[in-house]
Amino acid sequence: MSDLPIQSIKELSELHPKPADLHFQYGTAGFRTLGSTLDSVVFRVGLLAGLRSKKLDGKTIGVMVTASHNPEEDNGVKLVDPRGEMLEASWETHATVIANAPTTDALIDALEAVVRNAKIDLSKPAKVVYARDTRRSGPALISALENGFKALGAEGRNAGVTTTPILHYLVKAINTKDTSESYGEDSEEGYFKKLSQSFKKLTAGKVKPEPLIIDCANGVGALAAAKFATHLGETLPLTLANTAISTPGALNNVCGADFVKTMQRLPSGLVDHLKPGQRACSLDGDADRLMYYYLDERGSFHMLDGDKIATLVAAFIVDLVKNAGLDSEIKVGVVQTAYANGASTKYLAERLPVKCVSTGVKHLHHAAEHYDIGVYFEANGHGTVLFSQPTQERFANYEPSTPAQSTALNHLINLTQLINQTVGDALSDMLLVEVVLAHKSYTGVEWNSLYADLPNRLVKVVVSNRAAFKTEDAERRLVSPQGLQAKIDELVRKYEGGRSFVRPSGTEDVVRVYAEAALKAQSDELAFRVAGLVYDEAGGDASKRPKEFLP
Ligand SMILES: CC(=O)N[C@H]1[C@@H](OP(=O)(O)O)O[C@H](CO)[C@@H](O)[C@@H]1O
Ligand SMILES: [Mg+2]
Repeated sequence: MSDLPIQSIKELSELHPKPADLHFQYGTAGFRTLGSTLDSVVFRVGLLAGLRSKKLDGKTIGVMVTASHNPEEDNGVKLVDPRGEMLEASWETHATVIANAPTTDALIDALEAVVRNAKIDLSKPAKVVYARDTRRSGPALISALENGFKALGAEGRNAGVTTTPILHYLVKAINTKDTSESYGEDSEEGYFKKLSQSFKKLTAGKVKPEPLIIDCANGVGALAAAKFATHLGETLPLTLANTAISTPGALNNVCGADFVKTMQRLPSGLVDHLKPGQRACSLDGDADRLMYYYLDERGSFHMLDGDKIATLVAAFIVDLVKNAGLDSEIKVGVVQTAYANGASTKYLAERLPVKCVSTGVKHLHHAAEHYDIGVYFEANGHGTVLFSQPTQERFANYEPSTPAQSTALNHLINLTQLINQTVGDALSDMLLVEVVLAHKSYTGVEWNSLYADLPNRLVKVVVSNRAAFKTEDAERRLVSPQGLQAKIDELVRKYEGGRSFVRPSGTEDVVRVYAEAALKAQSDELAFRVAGLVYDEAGGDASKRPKEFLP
């Protein structure tokens, strides 16, 4: 066992002092806060990434510097494990401890504790691949990260400015290179080639689609979408909007997938361009979330969110498995959260197994791994499809008995190539949606008519202590504060098609209330009544009670 290079860690750590008054938390999306406060955190993540790689025998770890759909001033950093997945949960705690060590000496102690507790052999090599989005705080944070690698003697590979899902792809491609499970060429170019080629195979002979407009949120998705446009050419004409990546203040501003989902209206930049019936979609600031939409003949906006995508894709895959003659052995399942629209859950549950898990992509991802083919999407448009290794092997050795079975099997194999199975990937998901629409000859209208969304409403309640709110049953029921769930149940019973649940947010200091009901006015009323209950129960100041919260 060798030792930590204490001298070099000390020297470089002095260049990245921790702000005394701030506490950092490795949360659902890694560390995420004002970009100007993250210098020490990112330096230390560089150290931790090196240790994580050593722990895993020198496998390559990923680091992504992004704050996704957050405002432009924010930034963030998260680690990616060797198979392209999110960092193992136990290391989130290490990350938080290391980020908060007040001094360089305390940092060294914290690092030594991690080395001891995780039994890390420091003589192993350390390799990290890293990237950032287009935020202006990015370059300085990347320098801090590189100092972290330098301090530990880790080997870094800079993947430049790219999307979060491409970084996840790279991590997996690097770690599976020259193995039987090779994920593809370990370069951005390899990613574009892999996805475009499978898209072309899947849409060969189909009618050439109308141009698709992509709202790139003025973020890094604009760069990746432009590369796809070149690779895809006429097979999928793309019109890019909101591509102003260098304009200060433009990122995610009145555009992007989160804006569209929250505001349920067109993003800026599309308002005068979208023709009735034309398909458009929005990416978020790091291109891992996707929202589709269209305007009808009267100019009304219709949104096709993560639930609609899950439904479209799951139904398509179920059909392919059946047509390939594999339905008796390969089971397709869907994973959602409580925020999934009740109408989507009903539609899906009539056709295949559906599981509900706690909010946060890692929960969905892990649950989806339990199916032969697991489809998971959050309503906000983050999701993907996972094909288990045995399923992929079965595809490879299966012998179809009819030409129709053979065609379906080939489509399934090409889907395993088209879909970024490491993480939700807006552009890969977009290609997937386009494949299904082409196969089904669906327009947005037909896709949207698979089921009608139940009207719903999401409300934030600011409370003094959101930790007092504890849930069970995949966050669908409150166990504390005591008695509150019974009151919610009593209210919900009064509304036709009513459903409501309350949970503390994992990313904001609020409690979220979700409600749906058969009619829009009722879903709003139910949400505001439950919000009122929550506010009062949490001891909210009566004089500051938001006026929309009903008694
Ligand atoms: C209602 C909602 O959209 N919640 C989001 C939000 O989580 P909260 O724990 O609800 O703050 O951020 C998560 C991370 O991006 C995302 O996974 C999740 O879907
Ligand atoms: Mg994102």
